Amino acid sequence: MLEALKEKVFRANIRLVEAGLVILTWGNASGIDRSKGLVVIKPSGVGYGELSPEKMVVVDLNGNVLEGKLRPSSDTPTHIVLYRNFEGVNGIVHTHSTWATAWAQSKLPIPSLGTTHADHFHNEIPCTRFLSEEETEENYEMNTGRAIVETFARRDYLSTPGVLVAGHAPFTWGKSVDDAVNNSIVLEEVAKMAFLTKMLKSDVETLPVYIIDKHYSRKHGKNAYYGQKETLGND
Ligand SMILES: O=C(CO)[C@@H](O)[C@@H](O)COP(=O)(O)O
Repeated sequence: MLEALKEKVFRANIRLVEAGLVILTWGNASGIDRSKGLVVIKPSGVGYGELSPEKMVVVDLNGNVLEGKLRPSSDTPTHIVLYRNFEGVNGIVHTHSTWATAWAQSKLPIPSLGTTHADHFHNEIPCTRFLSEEETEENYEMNTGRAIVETFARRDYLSTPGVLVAGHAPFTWGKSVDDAVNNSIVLEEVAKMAFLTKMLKSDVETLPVYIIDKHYSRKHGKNAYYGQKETLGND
């Protein structure tokens, strides 16, 4: 079942290695078929070199394995919480990419210091709170998802498609699993840029809101004019 999605999710996981965002068995990517309410995700603890579309695991939104000989990613409950709460999100990626993970370990949000960040993530990329001892003991991965959703209670998860899990590492999402991978690539880049900028000037100011909004809106939304939109051909 879901052979085409398995292929897409497999390729997305391989892109994480090609982009230098994961090593060993760290990280995972998943995609959802919302018409069926089924998620395809990487198997747990399997090296990327051993992956294949056939090894992807199909789970429902209660975490039941519907197809696959291997156990799904240990982070599957986190992905499921995000799919359940973030409408319009069809792909999710988790990595331990170095620069973004350093920010997650600092518990600091990544500020919107430049147009590169604003283009892609609009405002700051937030960091969750630490989970409590109880939340860690019981249903850790589900509670990780809940802490992410809580962090976006007053934020737009579509215009800021990523988060730092405190003391852990980043998660990103998108309208497809490929889009989520792109967001992980950019997240790592802006994490590095922000770190280096603050090394140059520790009290650097955030970009003015009007520049942040300009850069984000010219790439996203109904008035976007960046790139080759189909409307350009409609004289
Ligand atoms: O987040 C961590 C390690 O802290 C791992 O769960 C994750 O990177 C990979 O786990 P899986 O192999 O997907 O179960």
